[in-house]
Amino acid sequence: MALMPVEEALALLLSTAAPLSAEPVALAEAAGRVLAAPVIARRTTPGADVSAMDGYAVRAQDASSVPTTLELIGESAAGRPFAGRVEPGTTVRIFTGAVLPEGADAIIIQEDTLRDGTAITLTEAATQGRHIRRAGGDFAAGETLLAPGHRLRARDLALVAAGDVDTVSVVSRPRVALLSTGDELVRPGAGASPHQVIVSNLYSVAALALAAGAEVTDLGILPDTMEATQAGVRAALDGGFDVLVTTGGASVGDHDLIAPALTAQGVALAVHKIALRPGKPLMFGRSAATHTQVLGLPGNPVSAHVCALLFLVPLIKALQGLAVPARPELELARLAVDVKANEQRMDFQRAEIVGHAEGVPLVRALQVQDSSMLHNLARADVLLVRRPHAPAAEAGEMCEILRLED
Ligand SMILES: Nc1nc2c(c(=O)[nH]1)N[C@H]1C(S)=C(S)[C@@H](COP(=O)(O)OP(=O)(O)OC[C@H]3O[C@@H](n4cnc5c(N)ncnc54)[C@H](O)[C@@H]3O)O[C@H]1N2
Ligand code: MOO
Repeated sequence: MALMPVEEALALLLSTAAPLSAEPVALAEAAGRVLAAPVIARRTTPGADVSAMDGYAVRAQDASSVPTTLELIGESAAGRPFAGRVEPGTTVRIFTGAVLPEGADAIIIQEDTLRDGTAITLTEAATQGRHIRRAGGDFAAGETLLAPGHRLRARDLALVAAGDVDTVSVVSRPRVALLSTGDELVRPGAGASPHQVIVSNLYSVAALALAAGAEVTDLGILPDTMEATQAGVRAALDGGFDVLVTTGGASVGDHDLIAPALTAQGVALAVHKIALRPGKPLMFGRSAATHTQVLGLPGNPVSAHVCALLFLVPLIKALQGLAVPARPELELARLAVDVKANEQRMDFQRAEIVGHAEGVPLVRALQVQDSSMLHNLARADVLLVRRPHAPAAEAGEMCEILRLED
């Protein structure tokens, strides 16, 4: 059976992902959130002409040739402007960020002066406008500082605050529920027997979702019965989540119940099985009743991680209104060793960066690519990507990689 190509599946998933509703948040809570509306400056910054240095505010024409001596008539400090005016032959002591007094049009830095009481001797000539930050030089009131769809980074928060904006309108965080399935699964630290398996997926998938901007709820582990699986899915769909992620039970074994349980609960599966290695049994669809997006990840931990990177992370971003490319974001690299021809599935092999050649990383796939093996997922720097039916390639040839998170 022909499997759906990864890029087609991703485009299909993203085509159903409209941004969620907006909500106001205080600036202190806004890091990492995505703007739903533009941020408009409420004030002009700087609010007045100010000094960029500690020194003396002068009239440039009084200080065109040096040395010359001016009379000190006052002080302008940040937050405490000088009330008077710099008349010919006078100067005002000024500090960084302080308002330029009326009459002055240049700053002489204090290193270029000698002081004797109120007699200030300038040893460096003034240039008009020197060391002055003009009002509005950063931005003006009414200016758009940031556009919708922008994810607020640390430096953006300073800009928003400087614009005198204390609350921003952001897209709601996608609420993502995680449902693990499998009789064999137990939590870490719970004393697993050899026949049991630790529910490791949960932690990597949750962390990826969280980093992408989601609010994550762990709905626990379901046993492998149709009744329990359906009840778990139903409760999850009724829970008001935007996205339900299941792990395990996605394949064709007797205990793989997710697809029939989802279908029985009204989730129309748009995709089930894609041309991806690892991650072939990936499925997704949408609940007709609740509109919850449902992503069924394979149980193998590496498959689940790769599917979460390729599908869940873009979905969470798209739900926040971020621009997401409808194909995996691959980078160029070079092969450190020869690779074999690929078959029909797009292959994401755990790989190490072993050096750099002509400005791009030189990558080598790890020996073991079994999708249950987590140690070499943690060890890998990138995933070496092999397109469906890619021919064999030799060391030194260009290749594509997908970055794993730092
Ligand atoms: N006859 C076939 N068998 C399999 C096929 C196939 O096409 N035909 N596909 C294989 C592929 S590819 C994958 S991937 C796996 C995925 O299967 P499931 O999604 O049904 O996963 P499970 O059978 O439930 O579990 C597989 C494996 O992963 C462990 N597991 C499950 N959940 C977790 C978790 N949350 N954390 C850590 N480990 C987990 C589970 O114990 C199993 O060892 O199917 C192949 N089989
Ligand atoms: O492709 Mo499965 O996803 O072999 O692990």
